[in-house]
Amino acid sequence: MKRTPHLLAIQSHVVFGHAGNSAAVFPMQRVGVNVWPLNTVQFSNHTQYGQWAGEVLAPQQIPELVEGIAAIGELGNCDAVLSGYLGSAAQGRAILSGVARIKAINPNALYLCDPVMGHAEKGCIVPAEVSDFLLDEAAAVADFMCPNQLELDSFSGRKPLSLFDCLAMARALLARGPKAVLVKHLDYPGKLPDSFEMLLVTAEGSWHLRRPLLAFPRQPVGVGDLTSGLFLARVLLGDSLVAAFEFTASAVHEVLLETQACASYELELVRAQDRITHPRVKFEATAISL
Ligand SMILES: Nc1ncnc2c1ncn2[C@@H]1O[C@H](COP(=O)(O)OP(=O)(O)O)[C@@H](O)[C@H]1O
Ligand SMILES: Cc1ncc(COP(=O)(O)O)c(C=O)c1O
Ligand SMILES: [Mg+2]
Repeated sequence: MKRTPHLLAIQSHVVFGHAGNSAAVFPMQRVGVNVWPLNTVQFSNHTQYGQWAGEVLAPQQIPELVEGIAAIGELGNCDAVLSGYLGSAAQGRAILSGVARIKAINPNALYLCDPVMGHAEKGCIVPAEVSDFLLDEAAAVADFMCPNQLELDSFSGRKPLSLFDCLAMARALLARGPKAVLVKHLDYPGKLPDSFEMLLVTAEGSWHLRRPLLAFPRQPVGVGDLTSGLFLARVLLGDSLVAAFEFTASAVHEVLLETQACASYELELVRAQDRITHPRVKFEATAISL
């Protein structure tokens, strides 16, 4: 029987609704991965509501929890680490030390970093020290980086002029060390207004994917977290990077269709669960080059 992969997911938890681990854990489990959720913050709700209660996890808790798993002899079973929203740069450094600890026991373990930097227009703010940490330290260690366009702009220090410019920017990020860069959400001059586009860049090539842009009265939150989680889960389950990319786009689209049909602000993950595992519409990526 094929072994079920294990994934340590280090990101935020919200009590109500879906962001961070609260968006990614259930879908990753539903597609067949054992998830070890380690919550960097526990907030009442995601920050786009403009108010929330709760606390950031003390950074030293991260290595302590990782050591606790090592102490029961299970750390070597960890196949991958995923990190998302960070409460502080110190938390980020604690995650990198956890990644180093896991890779020392299991050199095949993968690290996916979703460099959550926030959207000024969405009101999601992360401290400047977190952005600096992601640029200067995390990119050098991560196997996969999954920025959205704003995060890619921040890595590059500029906005793109075209799709090919986005590709050049993603390639520059790839050159900092990751095996793959997944741009979860492209935005560039000339992009078709009714399309939602993504990019996958690896050492082997680059692929572009287009799916319909759905209309929402308020943009749903947690889509990026769902995207990076499903991508890593499918890679662990044995998909090629391109197959994982296509599956992820299709499954996330199904969740957004269900969310739109329910006129819900929060992602309808429970209602969409069967559509996540078996997306009805399959989007195909197209190879592109500079
Ligand atoms: N097909 C779609 N139609 C409309 N909006 C979408 C679609 N897919 C994603 N979005 C929205 O686009 C925004 C950007 O998503 P993205 O950059 O991938 O992640 P993040 O959630 O990290 O911001 C999000 O607000 C998300 O809700
Ligand atoms: C607590 C928390 N975690 C994570 C996120 C990231 O969500 P997204 O996937 O939309 O980038 C947000 C966004 O507001 C948040 O408030
Ligand atoms: Mg995000």
